[in-house]
Amino acid sequence: MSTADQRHIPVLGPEAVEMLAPRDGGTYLDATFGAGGYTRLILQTPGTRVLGIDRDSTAIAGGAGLVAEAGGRLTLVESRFSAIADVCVSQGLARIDGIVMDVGVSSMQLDSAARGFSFRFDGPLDMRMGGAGPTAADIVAHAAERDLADVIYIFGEERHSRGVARAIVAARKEQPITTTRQLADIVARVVRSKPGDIHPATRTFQALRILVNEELDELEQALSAAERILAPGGRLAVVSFHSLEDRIVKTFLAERSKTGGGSRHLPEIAQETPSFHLLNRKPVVAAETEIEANPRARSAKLRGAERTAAPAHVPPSSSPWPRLADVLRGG
Ligand SMILES: C[S@@+](CC[C@H](N)C(=O)[O-])C[C@H]1O[C@@H](n2cnc3c(N)ncnc32)[C@H](O)[C@@H]1O
Repeated sequence: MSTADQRHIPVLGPEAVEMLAPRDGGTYLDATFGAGGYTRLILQTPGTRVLGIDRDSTAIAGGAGLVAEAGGRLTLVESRFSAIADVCVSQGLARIDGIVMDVGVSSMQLDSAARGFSFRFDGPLDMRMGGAGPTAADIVAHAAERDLADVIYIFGEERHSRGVARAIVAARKEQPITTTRQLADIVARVVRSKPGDIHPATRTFQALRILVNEELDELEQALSAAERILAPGGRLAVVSFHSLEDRIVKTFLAERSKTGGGSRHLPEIAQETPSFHLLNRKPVVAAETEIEANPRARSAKLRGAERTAAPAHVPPSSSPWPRLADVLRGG
């Protein structure tokens, strides 16, 4: 077992893989390889092949041992999961029987001070899951106060977003904000917390992480790509960790599995047939025993669906979320 395996406890792994129902000879995509916990479970079914994807090069490097153990049944590719369709083409995969996604950050990422995800350690204000692109420090340095407030409100669901944004802009005039500790202290002066509450900087850190990694756009694009590449009868299982992510998964699957109810003003031909059947209406959540062993499991929700033979729907061309490039342009 590698160090990575020891540090990331997969959440809802058996439940997600059971939903995927891997079969001998099937090809599966683990879109969030991480420490390979889900991939290991899929590979337990003899004759399965797995394509593992992660945007974090350290996760891909950490999987080398598992690739060797799997004897040709596992391939790992460093990529964003929004690009799964292209990755399948480049790997020559014509048929995908199941896709599993365990979105968000891994414990290895959260627990590494140098990655800058957590206010629990002092480190550079980075937060990138992959190595490229702007960091959280870039956003905090350049975003306009109004954009910062919107991002912290929308992605962090932080009620005190305006106060936090004001405090960040005032502080950066004094000196650059480059470390997690600096930012956590600035937020803690604005967001008061009572004993037992979550850390006052939790929501602001979540918001910046989501923006830096364009997490919600990534998820929406990956779900659409999954719809395009899954074979009929193929299954999609998604584990999410906060309400914004779960809402995206729930809405996507509800829309794609809707039967009838199309607009009576549209001609019959324009009404789309369901491209998925839901496997569960209520999300699967972790058992108390799993939550006791791994508190991260508390907010996890698993939803799954099976692909029908209907054509994929046309995804909306624009995204409703604040855009990283726009926010960085500042004001
Ligand atoms: C919660 S961990 C997955 C853990 C994994 N299921 C396991 O059992 O070890 C999430 C992983 O997904 C990766 N990830 C998150 N968003 C991604 C994206 N948009 N594209 C590719 N990988 C992503 C992260 O880098 C992280 O390694």
